Amino acid sequence: MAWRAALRSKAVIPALLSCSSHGRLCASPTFITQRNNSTSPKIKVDYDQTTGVAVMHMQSPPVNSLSLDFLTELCISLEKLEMDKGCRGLIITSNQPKVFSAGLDILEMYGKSPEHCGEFWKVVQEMWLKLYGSNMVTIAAINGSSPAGGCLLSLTCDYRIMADNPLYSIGLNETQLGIVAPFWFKETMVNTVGHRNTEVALQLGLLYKPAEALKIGLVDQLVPEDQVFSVATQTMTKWLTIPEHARQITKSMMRNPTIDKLRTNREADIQNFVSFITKESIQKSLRMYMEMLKQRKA
Ligand SMILES: CC/C=C\C/C=C\C/C=C\CCC/C=C/C(=O)SCCNC(=O)CCNC(=O)[C@H](O)C(C)(C)COP(=O)(O)OP(=O)(O)OC[C@H]1O[C@@H](n2cnc3c(N)ncnc32)[C@H](O)[C@@H]1OP(=O)(O)O
Repeated sequence: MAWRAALRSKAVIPALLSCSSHGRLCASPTFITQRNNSTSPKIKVDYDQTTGVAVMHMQSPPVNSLSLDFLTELCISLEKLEMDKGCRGLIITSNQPKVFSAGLDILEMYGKSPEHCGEFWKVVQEMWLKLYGSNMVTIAAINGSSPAGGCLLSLTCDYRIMADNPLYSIGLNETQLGIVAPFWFKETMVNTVGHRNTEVALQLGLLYKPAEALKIGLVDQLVPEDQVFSVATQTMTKWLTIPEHARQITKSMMRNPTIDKLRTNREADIQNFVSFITKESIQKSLRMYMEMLKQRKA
């Protein structure tokens, strides 16, 4: 697709990168935003110009796995919203039943060439840089399970509201797949729940039920499932009353040390990922995990 090719072209990527944390000051004309509601196959964005709040509905069946195409689309949508001065808040939620996001699409990392894995990892980084460094107020309305990359997506937001349903779980469970959360996943979690909670959670690959997630601060609020979205909207209204420049500078102060670490090491991080994920032993672990998922279903 043209937009996907555009995103990956060398001419466009630097423009996208340059706007991750200060999008309104350095907006590139590449994606001058359309201000009306837009739809796309994997993500639907509803933008209400009167409130300045956009809602991203993830709608990629069956489980909103974060594929290369999904993440590319997410990055483009974010870029457009970030460049729109009127857009001050973003709520991310899922249109799929029972699942917020199943995390990175395992099929993007299994049986793929090093080039493909590198391209995939670059867009995973891009998604994180854009969301963690967003100038907008970002709220995750977590209306389903949210393992691994799904948890990371939630953690990049400023506030997390989760459905109080014990069937759902959230956490960075990478070690259960035989893989390792990279330093920026780890630091995003440390910045949220502290070093000790992260150390235990990451080593054991823990997936927390909502009540446990609330207890360690992995989510900020639990609400009945049918109220997740309305509470997210109310919370957004409250956050938007804070003077914008003061809130944004504070957010940057809290997050920039972690962001800068990845930004200055992107290429090395990609090389590290590619050499790790393409190892035969790691590929075997991924295959076994996918088989386990299928057996669990049967
Ligand atoms: C020295 C080294 C140092 C550092 C390391 C260097 C680099 C880092 C290296 C690696 C880092 C990688 C980081 C990875 C992050 C990730 O996000 S990995 C993905 C982890 N995700 C999961 O574990 C979730 C797995 N899925 C589930 O648990 C469940 O599907 C669900 C709870 C989300 C939903 O349950 P159900 O509604 O019951 O749905 P099903 O389980 O039946 O699934 C339907 C369908 O979807 C397929 N699927 C599920 N998840 C994924 C996925 N993540 N990717 C791809 N496909 C997925 C599932 O297999 C089913 O398929 P079908 O059987 O219908 O074909």
